Amino acid sequence: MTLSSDELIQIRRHLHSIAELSMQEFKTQAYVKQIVESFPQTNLEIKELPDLPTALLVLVKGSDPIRNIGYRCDMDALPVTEKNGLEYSSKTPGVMHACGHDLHVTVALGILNYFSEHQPKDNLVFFFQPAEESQSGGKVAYDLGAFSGDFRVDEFYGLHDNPLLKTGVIGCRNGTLFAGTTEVNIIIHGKSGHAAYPHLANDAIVIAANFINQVQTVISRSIDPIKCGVITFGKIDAGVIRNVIAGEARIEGTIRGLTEDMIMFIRQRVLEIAEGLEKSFNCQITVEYNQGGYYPVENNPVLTKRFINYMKKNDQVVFEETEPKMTGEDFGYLINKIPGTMFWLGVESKGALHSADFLPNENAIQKGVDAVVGFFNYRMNLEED
Ligand SMILES: CC(=O)N[C@@H](CCC[C@H](N)C(=O)O)C(=O)O
Repeated sequence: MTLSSDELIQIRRHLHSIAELSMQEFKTQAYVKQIVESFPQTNLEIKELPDLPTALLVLVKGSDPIRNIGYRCDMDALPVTEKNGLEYSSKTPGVMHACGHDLHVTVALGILNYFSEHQPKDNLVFFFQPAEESQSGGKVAYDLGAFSGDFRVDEFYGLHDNPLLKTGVIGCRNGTLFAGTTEVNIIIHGKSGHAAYPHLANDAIVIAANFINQVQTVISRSIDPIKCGVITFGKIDAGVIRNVIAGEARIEGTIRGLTEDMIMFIRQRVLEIAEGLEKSFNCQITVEYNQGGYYPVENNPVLTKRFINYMKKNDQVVFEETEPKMTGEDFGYLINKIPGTMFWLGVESKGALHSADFLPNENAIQKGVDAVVGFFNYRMNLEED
């Protein structure tokens, strides 16, 4: 049975209410699987990954396949406490779909539903991915050999919702769409002590404050202003009580650049600043980097040109050429291994991505489904490769 727009919205709302963190998407995966199992099964095959239990792959067998086309959506939520006050707001304390992955999953289910009822010419491989926000579930799946045998993928597509684009607008560009990122943890080892005897301690909070201030000069004073870089520290932990000097501070952040060279340069400057502070404050600072799979999202020139041309010519789609953004995505890893195209779907939310009041316009769901179904039908029936 074809899912109506209203049914898709109900699915998105349920997914929204059961938001789960990276690698914990058990309820989400089970719900997605249950919906897929309600579709006609004639041409469907489901695959699970024992070593990545919250992932789900679904193959739709084509009638006369010459290629396998992949479609990926991510399923995890963020440690953000929702402030939308909706009937279907997240029921998981402190966890919210603040990046719209509930909507991504719903669009993927809408596309899959269509092709379960209208057999495609090529094979389609749907990848419901855990852990995009951290721990790079896409890389983990790829490294586990998820995309092999019948589930091989020759070209990969995936979308991200965009609160700054009007509802349903498709945005894309050839080349770099998103930045590459490296997660960074800084651990400052000072010496704790009595608040009244600072000279006998080594205050990790004061060192952390200096570190954070000095790092701001990397972007403002060390990189060519025409080029882009970001360093954001989103979390800091230090101290136990007001009158005990903190002996340790931990700062967690993310470093971003549109090229690997830029990221390596920023990483080096952060290390140098840490070394300088070790000397000036007579302390030890550990700097940990984890690149994971967050490569820059580099859209494949041939596939992306075809995708953009189709979207521009389609009267039902409003298309916008977009600028590169400093968002990260482990889809960058997948399309580094397999050619692919990532694009935006406009959802026109007042609240920004990763905010407690992020609230996408649900009318984008059907528009996203229709745009991708149309593109896949066009792509599969092209004579050229
Ligand atoms: C689309 C989006 O918001 N993605 C995340 C990816 C995070 C990558 C990694 N964990 C990091 O923090 O660098 C983003 O924050 O851009």
